[in-house]
Amino acid sequence: MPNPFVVIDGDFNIVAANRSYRERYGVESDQIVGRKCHQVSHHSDEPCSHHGEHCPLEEVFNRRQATQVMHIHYDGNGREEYVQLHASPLLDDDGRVRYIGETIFPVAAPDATTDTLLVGRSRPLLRMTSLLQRVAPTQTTALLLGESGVGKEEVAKYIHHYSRRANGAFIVVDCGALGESLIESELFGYEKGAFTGAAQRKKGLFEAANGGTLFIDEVGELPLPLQTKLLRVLESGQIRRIGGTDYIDVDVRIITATNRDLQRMVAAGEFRQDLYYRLSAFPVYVPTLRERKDDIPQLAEHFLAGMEGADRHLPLSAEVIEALLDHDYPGNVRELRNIIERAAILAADDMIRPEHIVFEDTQTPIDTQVPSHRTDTLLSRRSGRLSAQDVMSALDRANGHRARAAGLLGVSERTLYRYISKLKLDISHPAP
Ligand SMILES: Nc1ncnc2c1ncn2[C@@H]1O[C@H](COP(=O)(O)OP(=O)(O)OP(=O)(O)O)[C@@H](O)[C@H]1O
Repeated sequence: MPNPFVVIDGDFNIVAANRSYRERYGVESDQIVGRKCHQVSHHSDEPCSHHGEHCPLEEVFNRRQATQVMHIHYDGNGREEYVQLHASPLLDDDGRVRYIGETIFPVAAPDATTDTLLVGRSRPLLRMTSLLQRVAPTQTTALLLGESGVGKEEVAKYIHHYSRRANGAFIVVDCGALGESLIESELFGYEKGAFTGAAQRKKGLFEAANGGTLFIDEVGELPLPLQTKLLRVLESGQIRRIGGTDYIDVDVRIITATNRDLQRMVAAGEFRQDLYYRLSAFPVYVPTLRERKDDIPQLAEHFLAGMEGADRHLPLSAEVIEALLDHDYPGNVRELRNIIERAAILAADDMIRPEHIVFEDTQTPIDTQVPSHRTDTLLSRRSGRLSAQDVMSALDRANGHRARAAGLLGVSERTLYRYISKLKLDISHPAP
């Protein structure tokens, strides 16, 4: 059975639809022919572009070129579905665009997991999702570019989820959080006795990710000798454990991410050019939250929904949403999540009001009615950026237990490691 296909004229009128379309959407031709595509698919009286969406019809008519875009349509039962649209020009005898032909590829409905991976439906987010849908089923190495906190790891998980490796492992390694020797032993593993302290043979993350995906975050921090080793793995599909002699086959898809300008690093001799070309086969720019402010309400409610007392806080009032929209979020989605957590704590048993929305630049003094230790730390957290003092005092309170310290700071253990490394902290506490 072919994919659903519709023909649309330059005034958004549906001219024809194939049988697959009619069957899938449960309509007869006379119910849709002559109606506007935006009415049928979006239940809207205006073209999609009036709502900031990418309109394939306008693009094909203006540029005479085929295009692909991800949209959310209504299916025959009035339910929303994600579709990938391939639109191409249908020309008349004089070579002018007369109609567009639109093939519809329904994308597996985002289940609870994927839906929470990439919350939002702004135009920049849908444009990126459209790229992700194309790259996910391939073996291509994707390079995710974007500021800290935009959600690069979520994007990597999304690619994994929609790939043929979805049932395999998704493993993350953060080069920004580990020193050179640790990254090497983490990635490649080691044989017993390879170095002092290597009391047991240990498999590395390449082996752990066999059959799955390895997400290498902050790849720009990878030291040059390890860049060489990574390139070798990419070229040969084999690794060798530290201290080992045998080569081991690994079948791993690599996704990398960085918030640094790798091209500039290549020019400065800090990043291998050959590795750069290899990794950047499919670059994906992950938009900042400022570029997709339309997603703020949905994201805010998504974060609240996962918290205790969600019923009390949802839905957010218009005033709170307005307050949230009135900020630029240099720390991106991570910062928004922190602000929401903080607001929920400040609101305590009440509903969230605008005064509970506290941004970095307008930090109000800590409300003394909120005695929790955790609140205290959350309030001192600067929109996702912790000071050396914050980290040290949390470690101190947690008696050096890093997972517990991370909990006190409201960050993941991995993020805590990143801070320890970035702030060059001397942690003399014994590791638990
Ligand atoms: N579209 C999204 N939907 C839901 N949650 C998101 C989305 N984008 C980001 N987040 C959340 O924001 C936080 C930061 O995301 P993530 O760690 O993926 O960012 P990052 O770009 O990898 O940051 P860094 O470069 O600092 O590693 C996480 O809690 C993540 O779950």
